[in-house]
Amino acid sequence: MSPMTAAPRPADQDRLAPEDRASPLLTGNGLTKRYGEQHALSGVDLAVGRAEVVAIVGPSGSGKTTLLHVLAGILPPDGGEVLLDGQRIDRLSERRRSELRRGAFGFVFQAGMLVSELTCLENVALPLLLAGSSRATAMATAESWLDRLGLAGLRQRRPGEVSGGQAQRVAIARALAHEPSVIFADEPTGALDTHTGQETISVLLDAANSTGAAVVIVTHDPAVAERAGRRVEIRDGLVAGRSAA
Ligand SMILES: Nc1ncnc2c1ncn2[C@@H]1O[C@H](COP(=O)(O)OP(=O)(O)OP(=O)(O)O)[C@@H](O)[C@H]1O
Repeated sequence: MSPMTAAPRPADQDRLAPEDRASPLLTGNGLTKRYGEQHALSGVDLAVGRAEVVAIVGPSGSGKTTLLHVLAGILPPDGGEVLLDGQRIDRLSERRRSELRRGAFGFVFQAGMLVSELTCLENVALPLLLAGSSRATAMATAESWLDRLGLAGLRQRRPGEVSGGQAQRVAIARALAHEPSVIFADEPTGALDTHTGQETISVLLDAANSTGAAVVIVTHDPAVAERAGRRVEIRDGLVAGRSAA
């Protein structure tokens, strides 16, 4: 990994492709967030280009997950703004933010967070059904994503009947099936051994690349951060460094 630059740049604009400098896909400007007296974000600027892969790194408690949740519309910021394709999304109603999360965003979490009562196939189909697809379309799309990720044999198994690495692949299929423009991944390899973690990141990045989705990954693992096109280091709720691959 190239060393983090000590002096933060005002924004990421200079790292983005020319077409993204004018309008990045996802932008956070001056983001602040407090939990009571605890300042989790103290003024973060971050821009993510189309199909870009950005890793958010930094010590435990520095604000990485909070930043991910604010960018993804899970948490509203206290200050600053979040724009998707130039449109403010931080001031939307909870209902509109929820619709946005189902349509434009996909999520991969550390422990998969699959619904244990549903089969792997139904887990992948679920976001499509929630986004309004017919059952037949949702099941067919889910089947094709499971096949694509080498999971055809697991369609009828429940999450408790597959390995951790397989469960993360199912979670990746679920995150991508509705072809979102941004995938948010929070410690996607945190529960996996090193080898399975690297395989899982490859599956995630290849799948995102095939649909043109941007990926924002929070990770403690330098080997995972290394796979991103750009790394942003968060310390004490502020951007402490940025580095390109
Ligand atoms: N729901 C909450 N209520 C109160 N404080 C919180 C809450 N969530 C996070 N915090 C605090 O906000 C700060 C940032 O937390 P956050 O989870 O964003 O950090 P992180 O960098 O993702 O940490 P980790 O790497 O350990 O997951 C921490 O001091 C944390 O204790």
